[in-house]
Amino acid sequence: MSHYDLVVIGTGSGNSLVDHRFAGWRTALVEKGTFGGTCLNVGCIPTKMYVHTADLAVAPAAGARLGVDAELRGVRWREVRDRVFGRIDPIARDGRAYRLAHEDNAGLTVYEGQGRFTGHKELTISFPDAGGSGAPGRGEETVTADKFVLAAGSRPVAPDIPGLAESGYHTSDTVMRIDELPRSMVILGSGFVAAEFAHVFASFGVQVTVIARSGALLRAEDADISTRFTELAAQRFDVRLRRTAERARRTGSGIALDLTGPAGTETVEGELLLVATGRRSNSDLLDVAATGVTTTDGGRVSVDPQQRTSVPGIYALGDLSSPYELKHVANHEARVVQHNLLHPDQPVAADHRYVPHAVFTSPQIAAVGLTEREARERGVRFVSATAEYAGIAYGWAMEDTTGFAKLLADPSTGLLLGAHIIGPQAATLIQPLIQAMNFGLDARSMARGQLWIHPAMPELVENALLALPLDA
Ligand SMILES: Cc1cc2nc3c(=O)[nH]c(=O)nc-3n(C[C@H](O)[C@H](O)[C@H](O)COP(=O)(O)OP(=O)(O)OC[C@H]3O[C@@H](n4cnc5c(N)ncnc54)[C@H](O)[C@@H]3O)c2cc1C
Ligand SMILES: NC(=O)c1ccc[n+]([C@@H]2O[C@H](COP(=O)([O-])OP(=O)(O)OC[C@H]3O[C@@H](n4cnc5c(N)ncnc54)[C@H](O)[C@@H]3O)[C@@H](O)[C@H]2O)c1
Repeated sequence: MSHYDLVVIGTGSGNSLVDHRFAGWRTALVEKGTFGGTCLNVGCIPTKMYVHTADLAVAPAAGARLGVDAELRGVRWREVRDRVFGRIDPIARDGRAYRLAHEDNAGLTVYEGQGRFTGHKELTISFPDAGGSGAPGRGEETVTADKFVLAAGSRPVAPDIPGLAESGYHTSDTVMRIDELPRSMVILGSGFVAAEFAHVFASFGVQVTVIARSGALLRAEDADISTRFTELAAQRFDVRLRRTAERARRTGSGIALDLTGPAGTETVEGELLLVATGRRSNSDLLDVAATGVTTTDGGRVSVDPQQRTSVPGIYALGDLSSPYELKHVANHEARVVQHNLLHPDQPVAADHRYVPHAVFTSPQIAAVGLTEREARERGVRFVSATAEYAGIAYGWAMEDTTGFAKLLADPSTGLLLGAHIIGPQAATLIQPLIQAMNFGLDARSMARGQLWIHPAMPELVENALLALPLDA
């Protein structure tokens, strides 16, 4: 049985951990799937490559309002798909080759199999069969280590609906590699994945139906943002709110979902069904309990602020342990774990005070800090202000009539408590607000202490800051 100083499980955010500073350590990396993990292969990166393409596909229609008559003549889906993965797949391949063969990794052993804990700090790795060649597979191998980093991520989950498992539905793992665009698509769920893929596929000409359990799409956003997005989405997609999916079945041309809702029962049908109902931590498949690592009720590995699990020497990061399920959070936690492995006497804590996110749908949405509902629930004193894109010169140029920024601040200090933007380039516009929150810059100083380029889009942020009714 091989023994290591450090074993890292997962090559998503975990892949960056072992670098030249670990020279002299006996290290191993365990990966059951494609090198690079979710973000590179089936998450952030391919989705945003599709979103940018989708934005182009809808640009001609948007131009007509401004007096520019352009025409979308078609979307060459297979070319789009092959361009996206023609860029991404080699990165995954090169990442694997680097770890397997480059001299930088002389002290690192790569295990390409699925790990599961079988005892205290003991991991058994199952290797896949030898590809149907008739040759025996490598079977299993057990390793032990002084230190482990658990970076095994999460996976999409589907609700327990009769008939769903047999229906041939897609998830975000599979839908980006389909061969033909369907004529119609039903999306079950109304979170990040649903909002982004609804935009992508509708822009490419697919008739999209979105099924939400609650009364709004993206309901975790500030209520004003969620309400505005739901109104706009209903103009592009067939949006069914307050619906429960009771049964799924294959039909001659696709998949049907039987729903119950405020008006009784109904059936929606699409050539393709995309299930976008969230993800769960892979802690169960990794059987972290077998090494004594504890989990939360939702199955996430429990960690302290220094990313340490309940077992000394075992750290966890990213989707396996994080409620945020965001790549920038996983990357930050990976840097914290790396530091704490290298400097156990001067450990640092992860900073989760102001975790921002963006939904790359149309219009874009970005947020950081408290929603108005959260501020009320916490009983904090706050004031809020809203500024519209329609109130800035660049907004006039774009003829934007629906976008806005909403800020929440402490009226006595002027410190920002939350920022929410829906509209063009929201993910970019929010960054100075994230900066202000992290560095303790108050709204008045931020608005008045610098010049804002005129007539650029950040004037939206300037206007929202100036509109905050702060104490004198
Ligand atoms: C469609 C989609 C779009 C997204 N878009 C964004 C975005 O725009 N911005 C953003 O911030 N976030 C986005 N995310 C979320 C982001 O992708 C994840 O938060 C991030 O990739 C998590 O990284 P991780 O390292 O924790 O896990 P992963 O990247 O999933 O890495 C885990 C790795 O561990 C391997 N593994 C799992 N179990 C085992 C085992 N037992 N043995 C061996 N190996 C194992 C897996 O194969 C995988 O390679 C998106 C997610 C999805 C699904
Ligand atoms: N731009 C980004 O940063 C980005 C993009 C995509 C995904 N992600 C990450 O990936 C994670 C997964 O995304 P997601 O959209 O699958 O999850 P989500 O948690 O954002 O949304 C899940 C949706 O499914 C619904 N749902 C859950 N169970 C259901 C059921 N039984 N029937 C009907 N609806 C049900 C929920 O109400 C919710 O609307 C997110 O947490 C997010 O952090 C991030």
